[in-house]
Amino acid sequence: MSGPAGDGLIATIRERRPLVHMITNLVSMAACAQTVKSLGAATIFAHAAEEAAEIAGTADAVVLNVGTSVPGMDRTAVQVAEACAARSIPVVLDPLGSGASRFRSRLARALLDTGAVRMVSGNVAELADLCGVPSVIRGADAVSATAPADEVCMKLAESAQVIAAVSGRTDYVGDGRQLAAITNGHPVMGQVVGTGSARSAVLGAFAAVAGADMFTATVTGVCAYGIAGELAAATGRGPGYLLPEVCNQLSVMDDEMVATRSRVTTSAPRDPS
Ligand SMILES: Nc1ncnc2c1ncn2[C@@H]1O[C@H](COP(=O)(O)OP(=O)(O)OP(=O)(O)O)[C@@H](O)[C@H]1O
Ligand SMILES: Cc1ncsc1CCO
Repeated sequence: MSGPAGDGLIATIRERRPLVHMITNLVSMAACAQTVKSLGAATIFAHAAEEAAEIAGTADAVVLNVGTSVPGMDRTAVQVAEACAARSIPVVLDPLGSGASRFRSRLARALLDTGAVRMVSGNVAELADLCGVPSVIRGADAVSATAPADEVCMKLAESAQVIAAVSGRTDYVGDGRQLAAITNGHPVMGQVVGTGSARSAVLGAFAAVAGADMFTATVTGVCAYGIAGELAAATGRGPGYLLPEVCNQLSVMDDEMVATRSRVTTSAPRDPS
């Protein structure tokens, strides 16, 4: 790993303008679209069974967010994931509210079982639910998990063979061998609906240009988003203004800014034996 932004991923996003197809929740669709576009990627939403897999097949990455599944959307999401698995298109899963209902937990697990998911992005309770760690979630907000967030991160990464990205006061990114702890971000982000979903959307753009190193791309994406949140919060205008200002910050962010402002500690890879 050459470190956040050392590999020029933001410049690559601007150059290639990758297409990120999203099936996301009805609450934060516009925020997801605008954050991705502000960063420099292109996006399309397609939820209908008649077209979703076809559109996914034209994308450079797909984000599947289970936040407000409506009838039929669960089957469509699984079909999309299967299409992505067949074409090696990276899928980012946001298991929003996993653990809040049996339906959500089952759907998130079914999506993992397709083998298409390369990255899982969500809060500690959601990711704990996916790897069998007892957790409490209230609506979409994490209340607690019976293991610390860094352990949950590594456990899900190992058990599901994905890059796990846990959000919170400290964000963690793990691949089962290496773990990065990232302290960028601002507490006001936790008070704004949709900041987790928009983060997963942004991570979709990074997944699209990650190539073989999905771990580094995820770390860079989490840092970039946290930095945008910090700079947005520094305007002091309050939670209602935050996401539009995050978009403004992402639109002027470059790799050098991320390299300078990232606060990330990476632990040495574990011995695979
Ligand atoms: N106390 C905090 N300090 C710094 N950053 C924070 C804090 N709380 C949340 N964040 C940041 O806010 C973003 C969203 O994280 P959060 O854990 O609130 O997501 P979530 O619960 O999945 O969100 P949602 O379901 O509302 O979309 C992340 O980038 C995270 O780093
Ligand atoms: C509050 C809420 N409920 C389902 S999705 C959503 C938005 C979280 O991003």
